[in-house]
Amino acid sequence: MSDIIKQLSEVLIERKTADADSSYVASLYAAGTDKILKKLGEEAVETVIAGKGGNKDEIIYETADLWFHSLVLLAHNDIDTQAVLDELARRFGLSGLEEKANRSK
Ligand SMILES: N=c1c2ncn([C@@H]3O[C@H](COP(=O)(O)OP(=O)(O)OP(=O)(O)O)[C@@H](O)[C@H]3O)c2ncn1[C@@H]1O[C@H](COP(=O)(O)O)[C@@H](O)[C@H]1O
Repeated sequence: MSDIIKQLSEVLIERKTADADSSYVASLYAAGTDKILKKLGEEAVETVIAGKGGNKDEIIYETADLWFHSLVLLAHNDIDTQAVLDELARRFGLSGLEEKANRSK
């Protein structure tokens, strides 16, 4: 796992016991699943808009927001980030069309 993803994932777990007044992440956990999903949706839309605009810096910035909020969703559900990396590794080298055909749903 990249160092920053690993370090950030560790901080996100630590924030589970943090005070919502002193931590953005803790405030998201306290607000609950719907708030986290709302932020994730917003960041997805902002990434789409950046992608349409074609400004590389904006695409990077919005993608970082999107990835960050995806990591928050994983942590909120007690899912180890490594599990997603393992899933990508499992798919690596498998054609997208083949992978889709193998999906059970
Ligand atoms: N990487 C991030 C990160 N990326 C984005 N954000 C926050 O995500 C939010 C993005 O949402 P918006 O742009 O809509 O900003 P907003 O208007 O403040 O959000 P709302 O009030 O609408 O919910 C901003 O508040 C950003 O500061 C992040 N907040 C935290 N981190 C990492 O998480 C760690 C823990 O953060 P705390 O829990 O705040 O200490 C930090 O040290 C960072 O490493």
